[in-house]
Amino acid sequence: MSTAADAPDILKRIVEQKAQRVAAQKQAMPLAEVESAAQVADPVRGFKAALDQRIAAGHAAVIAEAKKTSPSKGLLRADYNPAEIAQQYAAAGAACLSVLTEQDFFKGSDAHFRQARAACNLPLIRKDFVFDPYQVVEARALGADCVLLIVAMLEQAQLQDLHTQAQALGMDVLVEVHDAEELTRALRIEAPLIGINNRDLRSFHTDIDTTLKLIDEVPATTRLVTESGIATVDDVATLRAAGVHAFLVGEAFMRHPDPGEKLKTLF
Ligand SMILES: O=C(O)c1ccccc1NCC(=O)[C@H](O)[C@H](O)COP(=O)(O)O
Repeated sequence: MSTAADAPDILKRIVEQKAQRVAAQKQAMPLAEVESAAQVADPVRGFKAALDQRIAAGHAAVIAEAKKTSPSKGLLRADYNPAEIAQQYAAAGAACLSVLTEQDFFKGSDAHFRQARAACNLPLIRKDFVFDPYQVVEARALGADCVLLIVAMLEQAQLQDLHTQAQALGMDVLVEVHDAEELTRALRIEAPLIGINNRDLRSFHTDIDTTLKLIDEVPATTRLVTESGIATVDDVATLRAAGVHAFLVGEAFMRHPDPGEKLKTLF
């Protein structure tokens, strides 16, 4: 598997490692077996519906992320306990959770995802790097309610096909973009849920202006999520004033002794 030629290096490196893991996983558990597991998986919890509901009630909708480590920041949380974190997020009023499962760069695992989902009733996105239809079925078999598709690492036909496949399995899809060109590609597949990632994956610099600059290009019927680098009450106020009401936050919560308490102070 190779990523789009102009994808940032970090995505190329992650996908290279991931491709080896997916190949091994296919040997260990052939597609037919994963499909059977997906058929008897826990029913889908509506991810986008949970965001929409929270926003319709006049609140910000928070996708609270659990991640132990990130490529840009290294170790974020030594005492990483996904079940405990999920309970804290749920009690603090998160709309949905995001749990990293990527092993090599984020030190995530499928076990983390299972533990978090079993510990609360919220919908969860399986945060991983998806390029193979096998991974979409695998995500549903694991109990995922939503999967992430990163436009920067996918060809257009691949993006379209994976999106259609995930929706056919009943999951929502967060289609992630970083700039106007990627946003155009996300809109071309009529993605109902689009995340604008404020992290430049070449410099790792985050800037909420990335969202502010693109917001006018997003149709009102699309649910827009702003992702990354949201750290202060001012960030939240600025984005809400501009019409953004769904937020994906990881680091600011992970660095706090009680991630739920941090959520309550930010939102
Ligand atoms: O976070 C990174 O270093 C990173 C590097 C390469 C690809 C993706 C990366 N992050 C994934 C995310 O999108 C964030 O975990 C998510 O948006 C939350 O961001 P933050 O609140 O800044 O932790």
